[in-house]
Amino acid sequence: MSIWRGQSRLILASQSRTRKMLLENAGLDFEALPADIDERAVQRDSGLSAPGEVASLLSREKALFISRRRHGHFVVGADQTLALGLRMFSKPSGRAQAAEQLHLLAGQVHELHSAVSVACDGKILFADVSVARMTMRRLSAGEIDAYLDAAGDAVTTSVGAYQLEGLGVHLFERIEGDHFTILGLPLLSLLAFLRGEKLLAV
Ligand SMILES: Nc1nc2c(ncn2[C@@H]2O[C@H](COP(=O)(O)OP(=O)(O)OP(=O)(O)O)[C@@H](O)[C@H]2O)c(=O)[nH]1
Repeated sequence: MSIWRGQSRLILASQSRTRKMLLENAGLDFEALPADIDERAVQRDSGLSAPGEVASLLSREKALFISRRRHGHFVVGADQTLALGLRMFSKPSGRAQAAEQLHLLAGQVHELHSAVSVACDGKILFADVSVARMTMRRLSAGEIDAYLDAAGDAVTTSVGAYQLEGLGVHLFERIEGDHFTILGLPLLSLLAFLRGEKLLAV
């Protein structure tokens, strides 16, 4: 039984398995359509550099891209950036880059900025950005190698080279922020908006 009460299906403008899992687990019936935008070019053209502003911009552009092509549907876009001081990280391309990123993040506090937007017919109806502060343990090269051996290719699917709800939990000594923000989707504020639009049964 779906919780969704919209006249047309919700669309998630994302190829993220995690974001799909979060909406599925919330009982939403939706269609996932990746937004084919050049994220780096969009960011460069915007001139934005603050991690929360970049995540918000990209979440809006993904939602708008699909909403202009699927009229009459509510479209959810999301994006997550990782900031260590002024430096922003992207999803590692492979093990070597994951090891390099983890070496830089170890023993430091980094921020995850997760943004979500909802668009319909080319207009943004809702947007939110949420931040989590992640204190990573000091890690030796051997500990990073052991983690990467155990975690495998999954490390390339997350901006921080970790899945907190999985083996990534071993990397941290302190976490401040919302669980869903860490996983990449400010779910509670998204559901509050959809509920306010009478689109949810609960
Ligand atoms: N399962 C899990 N996924 C995480 C975690 N932290 C970050 N992620 C995922 O890392 C990815 C961040 O990259 P993004 O560029 O925002 O999104 P993407 O995966 O490219 O997918 P799009 O929405 O299509 O852009 C998202 O899929 C997040 O869900 C975590 O702790 N656990």
